[in-house]
Amino acid sequence: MTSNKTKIFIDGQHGTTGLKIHERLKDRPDIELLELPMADRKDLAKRVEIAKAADIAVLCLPDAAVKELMTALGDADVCVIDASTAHRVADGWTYGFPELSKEHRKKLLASKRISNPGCYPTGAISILHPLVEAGIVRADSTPAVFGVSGYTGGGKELVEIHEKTPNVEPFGLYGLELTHKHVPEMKKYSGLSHAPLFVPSVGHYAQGMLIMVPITRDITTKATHAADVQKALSDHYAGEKFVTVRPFADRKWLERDRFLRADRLIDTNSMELAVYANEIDGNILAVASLDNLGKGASGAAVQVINLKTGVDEATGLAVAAQ
Ligand SMILES: NC(=O)C1=CN([C@@H]2O[C@H](COP(=O)(O)OP(=O)(O)OC[C@H]3O[C@@H](n4cnc5c(N)ncnc54)[C@H](OP(=O)(O)O)[C@@H]3O)[C@@H](O)[C@H]2O)C=CC1
Ligand SMILES: CC(=O)N[C@@H](CCC(=O)OP(=O)(O)O)C(=O)O
Repeated sequence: MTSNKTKIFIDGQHGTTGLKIHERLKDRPDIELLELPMADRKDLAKRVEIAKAADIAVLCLPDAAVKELMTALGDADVCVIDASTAHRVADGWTYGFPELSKEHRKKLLASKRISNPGCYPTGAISILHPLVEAGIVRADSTPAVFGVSGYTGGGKELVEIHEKTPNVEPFGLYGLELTHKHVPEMKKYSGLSHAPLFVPSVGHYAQGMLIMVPITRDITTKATHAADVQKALSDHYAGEKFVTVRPFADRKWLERDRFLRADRLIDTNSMELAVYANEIDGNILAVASLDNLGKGASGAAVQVINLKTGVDEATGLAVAAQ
């Protein structure tokens, strides 16, 4: 008797992103995980063979290892979800952010080559794409994007440094060449004609991130109020389960009524957008909160797996069973 479970192979299953995807899928009755023995985890021929036997292969590997595998896989019929940066702006690949638009969700359903978004771009694009589309942010402007991530964002190497180095930096800016590998996807899927200025940072905590986009007068098309920004975002994400927009000026979830915690949504696939403003000066700030390992990586991959396999995107349950 052949199984009607979806066969999934997670390449890089023991890494930071792969482990979390494994955790989310291992007890699912609708999924059969195909696994290689630990000793074979870097054997290209065996990885290709098992990927071809799968319905979906999720690649949680460094870019170079992804490119090598894809060269060997060629146009094999398996659906590939690539968590690396290798194909995010590549032709023939669909960006794995279903909330981009209704048409985009349909495109994802039809695609067998899907690139999982980067963690910072998930936040930046979620803010900029609807605002450019609504004609609030000018497509030819240069928005600034600032982000802070927990150290798991840097994979096993950065985890090891943060957990073993005495006097490791409590907080540090990086990407100061202003050429971070996430800039091309931020530009493309935000609908900008110019690269945004992006400065990431890492804090000495494990998981969770905040992405900040100032909506200043120099990037908007006309005089803009915070309520316009909040409405454009709310309209765009109406009905979405994973992206929610806080009511404007709602402070009730701020820690001690002041602090927006970076780790509030960890171990979830949720992302929250919030708009803050000083209406007298006309300055507006949009902020996205998410888990770098949730909606920023593993959760996003599982959401796409759910979309592709026809189960509920949020629960993984058969749609009729809810
Ligand atoms: N961490 C995060 O927040 C996010 C990560 N990503 C992306 O996901 C991908 C994985 O990242 P992450 O999980 O953080 O990285 P890790 O370094 O934690 O894990 C990478 C995994 O890939 C394995 N690996 C490396 N080279 C090969 C190879 N040639 N063949 C098979 N396996 C190999 C490693 O095995 P071993 O350890 O045994 O060498 C390890 O298990 C990267 O492309 C990263 O950019 C995307 C979004 C967010
Ligand atoms: C804190 C940290 O180092 N973060 C990673 C980004 C994590 C991520 O989104 O992964 P991708 O590499 O797949 O894009 C970085 O800035 O390179």
